[in-house]
Amino acid sequence: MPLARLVDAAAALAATRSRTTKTEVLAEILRDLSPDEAEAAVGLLLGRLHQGSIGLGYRTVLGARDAAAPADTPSLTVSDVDEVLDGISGLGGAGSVGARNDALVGLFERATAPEQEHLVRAMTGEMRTGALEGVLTDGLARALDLPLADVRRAVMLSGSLAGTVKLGLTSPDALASVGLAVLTPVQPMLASTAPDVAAALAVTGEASVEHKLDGARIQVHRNGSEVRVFTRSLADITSRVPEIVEVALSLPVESVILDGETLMLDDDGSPRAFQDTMSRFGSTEGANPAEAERQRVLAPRFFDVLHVDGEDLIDRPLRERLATLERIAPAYRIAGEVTTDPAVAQRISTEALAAGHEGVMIKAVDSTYTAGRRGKNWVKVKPVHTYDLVVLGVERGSGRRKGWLSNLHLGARDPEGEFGPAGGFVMVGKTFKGLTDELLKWQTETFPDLAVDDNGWALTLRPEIVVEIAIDGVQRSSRYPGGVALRFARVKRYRVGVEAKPADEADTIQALRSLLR
Ligand SMILES: Nc1ncnc2c1ncn2[C@@H]1O[C@H](COP(=O)(O)OP(=O)(O)OP(=O)(O)O)[C@@H](O)[C@H]1O
Repeated sequence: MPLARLVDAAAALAATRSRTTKTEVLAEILRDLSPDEAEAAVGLLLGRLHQGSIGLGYRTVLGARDAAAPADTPSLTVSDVDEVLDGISGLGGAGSVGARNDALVGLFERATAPEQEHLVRAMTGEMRTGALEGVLTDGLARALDLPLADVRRAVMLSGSLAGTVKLGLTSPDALASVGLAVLTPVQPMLASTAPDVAAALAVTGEASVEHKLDGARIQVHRNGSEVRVFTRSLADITSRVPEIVEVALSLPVESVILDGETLMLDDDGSPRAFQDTMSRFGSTEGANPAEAERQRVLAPRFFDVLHVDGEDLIDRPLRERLATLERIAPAYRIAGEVTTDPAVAQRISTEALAAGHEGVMIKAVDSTYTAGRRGKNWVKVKPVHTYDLVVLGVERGSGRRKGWLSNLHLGARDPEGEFGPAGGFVMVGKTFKGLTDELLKWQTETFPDLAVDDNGWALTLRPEIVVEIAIDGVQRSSRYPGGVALRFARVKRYRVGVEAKPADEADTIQALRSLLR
């Protein structure tokens, strides 16, 4: 497929807000796509190259673009681009910087001006097309004339949109029958939020009220003697967590997929600070942890089971899945009770907080496991308001923080473009509270690579890094464009590494504004 086709489609997508029109634009593209080009084309459309991160900084890409005169007429195909990107991602070692640059300049010289622009945005991850994934799923269903539910399910169960497009274009029948595959991760089911347990129960009806542990999400797969452990973003961390592998192997099953949380426990069984879990969980592969580190054991705790001994359970009600969990892993279950009574739920919440947990999860007992969806069947209730916001900029510190990048400019997502461009971010406040020396150091090392502007006092950053912020509330503001400002914002943790969250899943300006009421 000509690259120009894709670039035109991207322009058509940007020019409309109508979901129906977007779906049709994408369906048309997909109808003409060959399976071989599917993964590359989806990567270029979504701005998420299928080669993964190929180590191209913003400056390198812009520099190469500026060194290349644009072509007058389009000639590049999607496969041409893919080949060059494959080549670049394969480069390493001495001299690779020059070779990489030459390859980039060569590519840009073959591209027209609009194509260059598109490539820059795709390579630097500057395309804010999170919302596009859903539309692309719709478009695929339209192109293949399959029920949308089948396509959605295939995406969730295979954990890959690009892979699903390829499979669908190769064989629509195969797509319709995608099931769970043990050892292949599925997108995790997600929760919505309620202000208190009564409001949550009003949404779910009879519910399993469970402690919400503040660790890291894990998905554990076992097939016979083979075990794999995945993070929330489906990264494979098996080699770093031998104690979780051991637990999986000890269960009385042949094959299983478990969903849960891992945290580090103190000797008395109480959970340690989240930062501790992360430092152990996130330690680099192959590194030899210090003696003290090694003694801290990661404790897996499970709240769901998706498959056991050849049988998929995701379409069974939670009630049944919990019974299965109780049968196969009673010692590793997260505490909870089934109830309709807000008083009971409140008691469990109080117990959870007393035990050092974050709050409760309230889950409809009759619900199925809807992979990848943030729905009403799982509702979280946390007494401390935390929001996942995007770092839009950072100020140079002064006084004690001189030399560090310190005060953060925080933005909420504006999916519909109520206060600016659709899919953009609206600034809602600043904070340097909660930043440890370690985090200041990390910010100072990391942020310059994301900078798109620097006025000497503050850097403007590409809106990519998500940070979890605790607040006491919000107030009306005439200073910030969304009309709302955070009160007493402090940093809780960065959503990077194993707990990574993409910017297009950050909390919205609408969610913050709803707190004004
Ligand atoms: N009993 C439990 N059931 C489900 N999830 C739990 C439970 N205990 C802890 N969790 C964690 O809570 C998360 C559910 O909240 P949500 O789906 O909103 O994820 P999130 O966006 O990562 O939110 P958060 O930052 O609040 O954990 C899960 O991803 C999981 O890591």
